[in-house]
Order: sequence, then C-alpha cells, then structure tokens
Amino acid sequence: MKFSELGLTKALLEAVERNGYEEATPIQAETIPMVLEGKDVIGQAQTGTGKTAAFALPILQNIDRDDPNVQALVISPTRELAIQTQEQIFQLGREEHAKVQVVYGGADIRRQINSLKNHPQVLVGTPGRLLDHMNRRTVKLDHIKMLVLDEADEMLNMGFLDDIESIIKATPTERQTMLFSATMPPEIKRVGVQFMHDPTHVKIKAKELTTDLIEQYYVRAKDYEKFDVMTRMFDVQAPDLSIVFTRTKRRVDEITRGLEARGYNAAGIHGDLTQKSRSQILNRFKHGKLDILVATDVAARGIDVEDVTHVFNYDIPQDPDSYVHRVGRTGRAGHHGVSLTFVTPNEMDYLREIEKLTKVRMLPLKPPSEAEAFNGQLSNAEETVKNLVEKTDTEKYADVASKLLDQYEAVDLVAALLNDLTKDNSNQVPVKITPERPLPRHKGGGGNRNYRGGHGGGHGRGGNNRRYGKSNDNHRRFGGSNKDHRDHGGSRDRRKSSAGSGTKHGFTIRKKD
Ligand SMILES: Nc1ncnc2c1ncn2[C@@H]1O[C@H](COP(=O)(O)OP(=O)(O)OP(=O)(O)O)[C@@H](O)[C@H]1O
Repeated sequence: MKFSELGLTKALLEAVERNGYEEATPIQAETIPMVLEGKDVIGQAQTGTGKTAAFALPILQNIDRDDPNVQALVISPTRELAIQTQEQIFQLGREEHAKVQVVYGGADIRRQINSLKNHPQVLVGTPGRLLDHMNRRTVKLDHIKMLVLDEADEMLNMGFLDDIESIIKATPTERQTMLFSATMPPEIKRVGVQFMHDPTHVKIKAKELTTDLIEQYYVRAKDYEKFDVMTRMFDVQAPDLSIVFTRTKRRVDEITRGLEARGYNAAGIHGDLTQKSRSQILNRFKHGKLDILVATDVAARGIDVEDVTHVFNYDIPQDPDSYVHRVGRTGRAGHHGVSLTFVTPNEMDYLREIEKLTKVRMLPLKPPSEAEAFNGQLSNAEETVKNLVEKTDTEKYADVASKLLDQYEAVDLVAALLNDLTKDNSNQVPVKITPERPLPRHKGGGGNRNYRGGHGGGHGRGGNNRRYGKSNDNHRRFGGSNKDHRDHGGSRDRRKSSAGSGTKHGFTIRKKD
C-alpha cells in the first residue's frame, strides 16, 4: 500500500521518500491509520518489517510542536536499540524539527540531564535509566500522550516488569499505548493488555514467524568442534557481515579472540563492556569496518544492520522466541540471509521446539571439510585478485612488476599473492573454547518458553499444526560462494590483510635461474 493512502502529512511523506521507502509494509499499512486515530494497538509482525516506522510516523504526526513537554515515550529493552530507534525517529522527523532524545544506562547522566533541558517532545529510553531520570525529576511524564513498548514481550519479562509498571504509572491514564514485537506469547500479552484501553491486536499473518528470506540451517557438532566448523563455514560462505550469537559473555570474549587469532576481522559485545565500547563496536559493524560481530542476546533484539548476510547461533538458544529475534538480524527489509544453528547431539529437542514455534524446518548441513574450506578461500581470493587487478593503476607499479617478473615465474608470483590472501587450514592457529555446561535435557511438550519470571509455561503455540515451508531432509553442503545472498557483488576479503607476514608452511617461491 502507498504511504500517501495512510493519512500522513506531506512533510512525513517526504521524509518517508527521503528514507527510500517506496511502499508501506503490511504492519505499517494496518497500524499507522489506527494509531493516527488514537487507538491502542498491539503490533505484531516478522522481524525486519518496519515496525519502528509503524509507530514513529504517527507519533511524529500527533505531537504538538508548540508544546515543550515530553509527549511520546518509547521504551526499549537494550541501549543499542534505544539509540537506533531515536536515530530513526529523528531522521523521520527532521523536516518537522521534532525534538527526539534518548536516555540509556552506562552513559554520563549529567550530559543526558543537560540535553533534556532542550525539551524533547519524543523520548526514547531503557527502563532503568528512565526511572533514574524520573527519580531525579529530570524527566517528567505527566504530559505523555503516546507510549510505546518496543519489543514488548522482552520488556514485560520479569526482569523489567516492575520498572515498566512504575514508568507507566507516572504517565496519564488517558494516554495511547502501543506494544510492538515480532513475538508475543499470550501470557505476556495478558500482562501488556492491563496497561491498555481496548487494544486492537494487529498480527500480520505470515505462514512462518521468521521470514522466508532467511535460509535456515543447522549443523550437528560437539561443543569442542564448533569453532573449527564455524571458521570453515566463513571460508566457504564468504559472508558479507555476520553476527555470531553465544550463550555467555565468556564465550563472546573467547570466540572473538579466537577469530582474531585466525585473522578474521571480529569484535564482541556483551553487557560487561562499557556503553562507549559497545556503541563504538556496533558503529564499526554498521559501517562495514568489522566483518563479524560476536554477541550475547544483547544484540538480538531490533538491531538493524542492512548487510548482515549470516547469523550463526554458536550456541542454540534455550528460548525459541530468542531464536526468532536472533535470526531476524538478517533477511531484513527485503534482503536475503542465511542462519546457521549449531546443535550438540543432546540439544536436538531444543531444535525441534524452535521448529515448532517457527513452523520452519531447518535444513541439516554437513560441516565443510578442510579441503572445501580451503577451496572456498581460494575462490574468494580469486575474486579479490580480479577486483584488485581492475582497480590497480598498472603504470604506477610497472617497473617493480617487470623487475619481479624477471626474477620469478609469473605463476609463482600469483601463487604468492593467493597464499597471502588465504590461509591453509593445516596451518591454522589452534583455538580452544572453554566448554560450557550443555543445556539441561529438554522436557519436551512445548513448554519451554523460558521467560525470566513467572510468566513461562506452555501455551502450545505451533502445536500439531506444523506447516513446514521446506521438507528436504537431506544433508546439504554449502556450495561455493554465497553470492546469491548478497545484494552487491564484489567479494570483500574477510580477513585482515596479512601482507608482509612472510611465507607459510609448505609454500616456497622458486627463484628463476
Ligand atoms: N516501508 C519500508 N520500505 C522499505 N524499507 C523499510 C520500510 N519501513 C522500514 N524499512 C527499513 O526496514 C528496516 C527494518 O525496519 P525495523 O528496524 O523497523 O524492523 P522491525 O520490524 O522493528 O524489526 P525487529 O523485529 O527486528 O525489531 C529498517 O532499515 C528500515 O529503515
């Protein structure tokens, strides 16, 4: 549907166009008119389908520019998501000079207090820091007209429920309330509805909870095998940007170090890092300066990075909803993606539980062999060389090139270049990841929605109603490069340049006689 049919102002339609949105997504088409009318809405749609703009646009339309009070509040579960949401609302509201600000934990509160003196009309924040500001009376919520709980199910989990309740109580009861998320377990929805007036539940019907733009695979591997298998997959698949999700902070650190030791351009984020480093790392990733982001679930909700082609679940998530959000970091806004979940033999029940929820059968994948990984590296190196040749100003290097050609065989020179761009597996730095205790044996029966609180328990979503999108049970192998999943051609070398690092084992350059 066209944005112009939704009742938005001219300025907002221009903003939408400037952002490159051509058509409204289904969640936008259905919820924007309702929110503009002032209705309470629960908006549920697949990951990456534009839920942020679905609430941002009507918020921007309904705030009064002449009123200096905070009129709209968006609560986000993580700092990263809060920052990203503020940025998006700011972008969409730029023409209209809407004042949008963000407050989140781990950042200098005095600076936030100073900025709050600019009288933002839209405030985005994480629950803890919002409460802190409320207690200091640096944020007042008594003029709130619109309240959004983004990733509502996560926020209403026990961890945040008390905070959320206190925040909501500080807002006027006649406010408009919106809940948005890709997943909304009924028991969590029941909690949310208590804060709402006769809400309409807009659920964008999709056959599957995850978008079919994501190819979903799993690999059976013992815990100690995962790291080597994963790096081989990087070599074969040549992802553009990848996110690797792990269960613990220690694993984030160890995997990041291991990847760096093997020459990959990776960095990790988790809750123990300062907010400054978390933001810096995420920014580098967003700008393509990092190839692999290793993270705990801190990055699982809402993070929107366009070129993420691969999500690796290094550890299978215990909670099926978490799987939906993790793999939803790829396959966003119409792009293709691949997700790959490692599963140890005793975790197969967890896999089946995820499949029950998503109604998608993951395809089993055989780990690539060392030889396949090396071939993958070679074909990526070949493409890198082709690109290099194209962009090289030959004249600039012609003299030295001729000199080298006098000294060496051409084939040896090119082989040396390829050697530098690849890394023979047999020569790989050994990496040991500390074993983690496996997930407890699954009890089965669909009741493993492991919410952090008393709201868990089975509700049978999925149940017998398995409608798998794909039924091929044969093992598949990654075949060559992953160009199909990339929107832009040119292979980027996944590894840091190791130029000048000398010769490698088993490789010598023959000198011309
Ligand atoms: N109508 C549209 N047309 C094209 N792109 C859009 C449109 N609306 C939003 N987008 C873009 O799609 C991407 C995903 O949007 P957004 O982050 O709001 O997804 P989401 O539904 O909130 O996902 P998640 O459940 O993972 O939080 C963003 O980069 C956004 O700019």
